[in-house]
Amino acid sequence: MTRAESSPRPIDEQLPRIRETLEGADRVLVCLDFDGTLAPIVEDPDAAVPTEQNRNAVATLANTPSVTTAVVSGRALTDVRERIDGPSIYAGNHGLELARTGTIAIHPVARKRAARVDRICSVLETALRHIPNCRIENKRLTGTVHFRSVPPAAEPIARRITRGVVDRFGGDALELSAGKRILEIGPDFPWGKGNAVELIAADEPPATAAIYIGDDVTDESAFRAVEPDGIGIRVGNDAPSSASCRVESPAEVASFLSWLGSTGAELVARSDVPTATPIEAQ
Ligand SMILES: O=P(O)(O)OC[C@H]1O[C@H](O[C@H]2O[C@H](CO)[C@@H](O)[C@H](O)[C@H]2O)[C@H](O)[C@@H](O)[C@@H]1O
Repeated sequence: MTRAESSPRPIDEQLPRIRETLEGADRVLVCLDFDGTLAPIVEDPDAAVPTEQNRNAVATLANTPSVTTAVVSGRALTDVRERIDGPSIYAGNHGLELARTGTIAIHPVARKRAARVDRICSVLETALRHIPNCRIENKRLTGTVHFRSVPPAAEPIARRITRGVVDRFGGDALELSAGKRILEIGPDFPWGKGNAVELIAADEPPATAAIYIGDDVTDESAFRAVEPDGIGIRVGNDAPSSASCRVESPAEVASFLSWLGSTGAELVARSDVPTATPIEAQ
C-alpha cells in the first residue's frame, strides 16, 4: 500500500512514530538525496558541498553496525561519490546507475540511449550559447540544463529552446522532466529513484526500517517506496508529498541524522536484545 500525497508533518510531531518504527526493527536503511538535502542549493552546481554537520553525521551512520547508508542522487554516480564519503551504496542519475557490493549496475535501456543524450547535450551547447549563464551538465545517462543563473527575461526562451531540441532529437527515446530551476533529459521509460531504493532495500533483512530523505520531485517515487512502513522525510516547504515527515533545511537534516546516529541507533540495538524470560528474570 502506498501513502497518498498530503502535507508532510513537521518531524518533531512524528518522533513517536519514528521511535516506534526503530524499536520494532533490527536494522535501519538510510537513503539520502544529495542536492538540497545534504548540500544546500547553490547557484553553481559544481560548488555544491554537504554541510559539515551532514558530512559528520553521514560518517557516523556509515560506521554504525546496525545502519546501512546509501546516497541516491540525480547527479552522475562518479560526481556524487566524490562529494560525500562514507555510504556503502550510491545510486546516480536518478537510480539509473547503482554501485553496491563492489559492482556498478547501469540500466540497460539507459545505456543504449546514452549516445543520444550526449548528442542532445552537444546540440544544446550550440543552441543555448547566446543565453547568459545557461549551463548544460552532461551526466552521460541523463543531461541537465540549468537556469538558476540565467537572467529572468531570458529563462522562458531558454526553456523553449531546450524543449524544441529534445522534441526534435529525442523522439520517443528521451523525455524532459523538471527539477529545481532545471530541466532534465533522460530515457523515456518508467524508472526512478523509487526503483533504486526498492533494489537497495531488497538486500536488507526483513526487519529493516527504511528511511528516505529528499527535497525534490524525483524524490517522490522514493518516498512511495519506503512509506508507510518506513519513513519518508521531505526537505523544504510544505508542498504536498508522499513523505509523512518534513524538515525545513539541510541543517535540520543534520540534526535528524545526528539523532539517528545516537538515540535512533540505540533504539534499534535495544530491540536486538532478547527479552528476559520469566525464568531468567527470577
Ligand atoms: O537528486 P539530487 O542529488 O538532489 O540531484 C538533483 C539535481 O541536483 C543538482 O542541481 C540542483 O542543485 C544545484 C546546486 O545546488 C542547483 O544549482 C540547481 O539549480 C539544482 O537543480 C545537479 O546539478 C543536477 O544534476 C541534479 O539532477
